[in-house]
Amino acid sequence: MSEGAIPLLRVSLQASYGRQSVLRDIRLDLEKGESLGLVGTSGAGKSTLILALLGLLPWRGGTVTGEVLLEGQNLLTMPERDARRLRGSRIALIPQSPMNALNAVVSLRAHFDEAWRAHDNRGRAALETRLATLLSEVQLPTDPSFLKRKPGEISVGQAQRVMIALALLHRPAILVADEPTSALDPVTQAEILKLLRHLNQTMGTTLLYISHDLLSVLQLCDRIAVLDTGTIVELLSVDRIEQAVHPATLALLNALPAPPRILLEYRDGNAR
Ligand SMILES: Nc1ncnc2c1ncn2[C@@H]1O[C@H](COP(=O)(O)OP(=O)(O)OP(=O)(O)O)[C@@H](O)[C@H]1O
Repeated sequence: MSEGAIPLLRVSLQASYGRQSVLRDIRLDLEKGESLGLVGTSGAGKSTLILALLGLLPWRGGTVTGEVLLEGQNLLTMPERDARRLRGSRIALIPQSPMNALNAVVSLRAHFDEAWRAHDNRGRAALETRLATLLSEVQLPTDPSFLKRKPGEISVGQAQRVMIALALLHRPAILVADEPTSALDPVTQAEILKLLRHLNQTMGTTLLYISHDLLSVLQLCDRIAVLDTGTIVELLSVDRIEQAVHPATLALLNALPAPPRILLEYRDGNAR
């Protein structure tokens, strides 16, 4: 990035619930095309941070101060109507549990119709054009009968691909993925991680990936931020993970099934 240029996302915030301070001096920059993994154990403040940076923390009873500059605009101080316009179109969330996020009584097509109308008034034909490429991008069936199904008629892995497609629908600048594989079996988890890596590496999608699982962060991300009791205690590139010094990072490293350099060799099927 050239000196003085504003990154795609610049976060500088603190957050609390009542008098309980939960996030302190959180500072993050995210460049276009990058994938940043935010990793932390349970209770570290990951969900609070996601809600804070989407401008949604007040809905959970929290307060946030500081800045979330998305393409130079502060999500925390703009009118809620404007923030709502950016959420879903410029910054989009892939949630943890796809089956909870989808509405069981309506078709998949109805989900896409509603998400389309929320940010684009060009109507059905434009949506059809977008879906024609989008469904294959996320490796979902492209025949029209698929979208007639309801969430209960597809697998959980397909449901997570639907959530990813919904998040990508308006070509957002940033995808925020909140533990997107935690509800999935190991094989489907690996497939979804591979898809996210493909979207980042091949399609240039900027990714903020939040997880308690360092292994998945190593498989997916370029940089890692370690969150521990509400503070980012270490921020380093994946290639330098073995130089980590903070006890919270070392504890995560010790829980890995193999040394990181071995795991990184297998990333993208590049094992020699
Ligand atoms: N609505 C709330 N009111 C008060 N305290 C809360 C609220 N939500 C979360 N907390 C507290 O804030 C801290 C951070 O919680 P948060 O849910 O952000 O952690 P997390 O890293 O996402 O954990 P997990 O991985 O278990 O979901 C915890 O101590 C939690 O008890």
